[in-house]
Amino acid sequence: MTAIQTESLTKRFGDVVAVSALDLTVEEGEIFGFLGPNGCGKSTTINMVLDYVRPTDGRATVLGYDAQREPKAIHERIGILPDAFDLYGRLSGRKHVQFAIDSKGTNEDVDDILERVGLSAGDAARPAGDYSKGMRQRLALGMALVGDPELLILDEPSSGLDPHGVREMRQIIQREADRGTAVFFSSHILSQVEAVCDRVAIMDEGELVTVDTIDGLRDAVGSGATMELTVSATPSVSFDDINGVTNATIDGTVVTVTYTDSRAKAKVINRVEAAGVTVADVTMEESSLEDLFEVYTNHADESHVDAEVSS
Ligand SMILES: Nc1ncnc2c1ncn2[C@@H]1O[C@H](COP(=O)(O)OP(=O)(O)OP(=O)(O)O)[C@@H](O)[C@H]1O
Repeated sequence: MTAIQTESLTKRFGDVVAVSALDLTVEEGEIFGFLGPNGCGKSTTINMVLDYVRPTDGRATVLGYDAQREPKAIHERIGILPDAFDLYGRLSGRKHVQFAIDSKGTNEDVDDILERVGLSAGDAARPAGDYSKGMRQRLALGMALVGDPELLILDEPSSGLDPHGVREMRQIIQREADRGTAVFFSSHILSQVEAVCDRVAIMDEGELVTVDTIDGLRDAVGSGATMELTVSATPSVSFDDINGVTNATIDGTVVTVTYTDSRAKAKVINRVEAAGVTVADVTMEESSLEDLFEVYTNHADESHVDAEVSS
């Protein structure tokens, strides 16, 4: 069964098309990153999937249930970390989790939930009003985990967190996914998405620009990766005919090759060595998701996109 499926899902606010004919499928058990610049329609999509906002057109199903007709069945089976959430300042973290357990009518162990989100017994005893941003996020996520949801929907789970908090949140998400929970989360923190997601969707101005694995995005964009060889002497070679090589420069004893097919690497090294030159060192750098994101969403300068794609 699919975790989330949207068909032509559309939301207009007056003249603003917040989400335009979105077709998206999130599979059971996968970690799915939902990316895009501010105002591209991420929260509106999540709000339609959760039936907080009614679509102008199209439909969404969550775990096979219709988002508009069966929201109760959906909310019983999923965990949500909303973009903005309220905690009761005077209530302890422990009481918050207990409240979530009582509301859902489950008999889970509070300590187990606290441990899963890394809140110590000492912290859990303190009033939530005293919590740091990271502790607040972890507590809210803990409450979302109550009821052993099949799907977690997290709207910007790492917003406002420092790098340490971001890493912790990533580890928690990974652990929950390892338990078989599908995770759908929106984020601006691209490195986080890159490290944890099976697939990502990139939105721009309400439209879905692409859905793929990180590797798939790299291949599609063609920005690929760069390999730098330090060699014993300037080789007299050309790499033009090697499949997957998109650019190559030879500057004295440094050979720099950009490629989109990883099988090109060995062929390049073999060619240099066949020219009687020893390869002393090899370094490789993959294009980051940050670069890919730029390629997909930087429409301020369309020539930039073309240049990246064809480079
Ligand atoms: N209630 C609303 N009334 C009018 N316009 C809205 C409303 N909610 C969202 N919009 C508009 O819809 C578009 C998409 O907004 P949305 O909040 O979904 O983007 P987002 O990708 O979640 O942005 P961010 O990353 O900044 O949270 C924006 O142009 C926004 O101004």
